[in-house]
Order: sequence, then structure tokens, then C-alpha cells
Amino acid sequence: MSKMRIGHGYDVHCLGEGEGIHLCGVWIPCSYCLIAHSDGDVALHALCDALLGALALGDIGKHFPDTDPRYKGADSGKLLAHCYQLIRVAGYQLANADITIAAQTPRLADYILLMRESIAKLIAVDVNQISVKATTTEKLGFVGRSEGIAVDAVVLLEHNDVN
Ligand SMILES: Nc1ccn([C@@H]2O[C@H](COP(=O)(O)O)[C@@H](O)[C@H]2O)c(=O)n1
Ligand SMILES: C[C@@]1(CO)OP(=O)(O)OP(=O)(O)OC[C@H]1O
Repeated sequence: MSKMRIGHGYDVHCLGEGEGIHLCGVWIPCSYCLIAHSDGDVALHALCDALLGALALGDIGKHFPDTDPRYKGADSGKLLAHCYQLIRVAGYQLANADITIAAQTPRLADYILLMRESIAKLIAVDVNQISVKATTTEKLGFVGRSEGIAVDAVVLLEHNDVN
């Protein structure tokens, strides 16, 4: 296997009426919820898929089936930590991650640093290795109609013995 690996993840969850949403492990109070089997943290799910994809380890649904009652209401931070542990066991570590959250609402600007810090803490990396960005879709499509939130995540992994 080569010394550097790139991975991409993408996830979407529907928005419903609620009192808040989890994004990147941060609770964001608002008049929505994210509909899911787990806690609905669509951003952490995309990041899990990017990590798994980088080493061709399948996807989040393979590792944590949404038919398994153990994952009902699951803390996605724990799922992320598990995925990153698989990466570490394979001899790799994160170089950097870049996450783009497409959400018409709620406004996320005030939470960006908290989200970066949250991910960095969950997988014990430096906050400067983690980028989180937000964009609306200018009211176009399902994101623009506030029917759901979509997230893209890209990661670069480097092997521990890279020289
Ligand atoms: N849910 C969101 C979406 C976007 N932002 C911030 O607004 C700025 C403009 O976004 P565009 O839709 O024009 O890409 C940008 O700085 C985003 O970070 C936000 O805070 N919350
Ligand atoms: C996270 C899991 C856990 O049961 O369920 P959901 O919260 O529905 O999220 P999804 O993005 O569909 O990924 C599948 C499952 O791994």
C-alpha cells in the first residue's frame, strides 16, 4: 500500500422539527432536528466515510448497520473514534481533513471553531489539521429548501513510516 492515501465521504440527513442538531460533535440549538438512526451527526458520518474510504475499508453502514439497535441514538463521536482507530492500527495517521457543510439553515459561522476543536479532540489531532466550512446552496435544491443537510469530507492520510 502506498504511503499517502486520500479519502472522500458524503452524507445527507433529513431535517425535521426539533430543538437542535449535532454537527461535528457540537450541539447547535435551533428549531430543527436531524432525522437518523444515530444522533444524526451528518458531518461526522461524512468524515467517518472519508477515513474508511481512504483505506478501502468500506463505509459507515458496513461498520455500524442502521438496523442494529446498538446504534440507536448512537454518539457519532464514538463512531468516528472507532473509525480513526482502524486507521491508526493500519499504520496511518491523519495529515488533514477538510469538511464542507451545505446547510441553508441554521447559521453555522459562530460554531465553526467549536466544530474544529470538537473533531480534533475526538481523534487527538491538532485543530489546525481540521478544516470545517459552511455554505448555503442559495436556496436551491433540498438543502436550499431546508429539507436536509449535506456534507462532503476529504481526508489525507500519511503512513507512520513516511520519509
Ligand atoms: N448554514 C450556513 C451557511 C453558510 N454560512 C456562512 O455564510 C457565508 C456565505 O455562505 P455562502 O452560502 O455564500 O457560501 C459563509 O461565510 C459561510 O460560512 C453559515 O454561517 N451558515
Ligand atoms: C450512523 C448509522 C448508525 O446506525 O445510522 P444513521 O444515523 O441513520 O446514519 P447514516 O448516515 O445513514 O449511516 C448509517 C449508520 O452507520
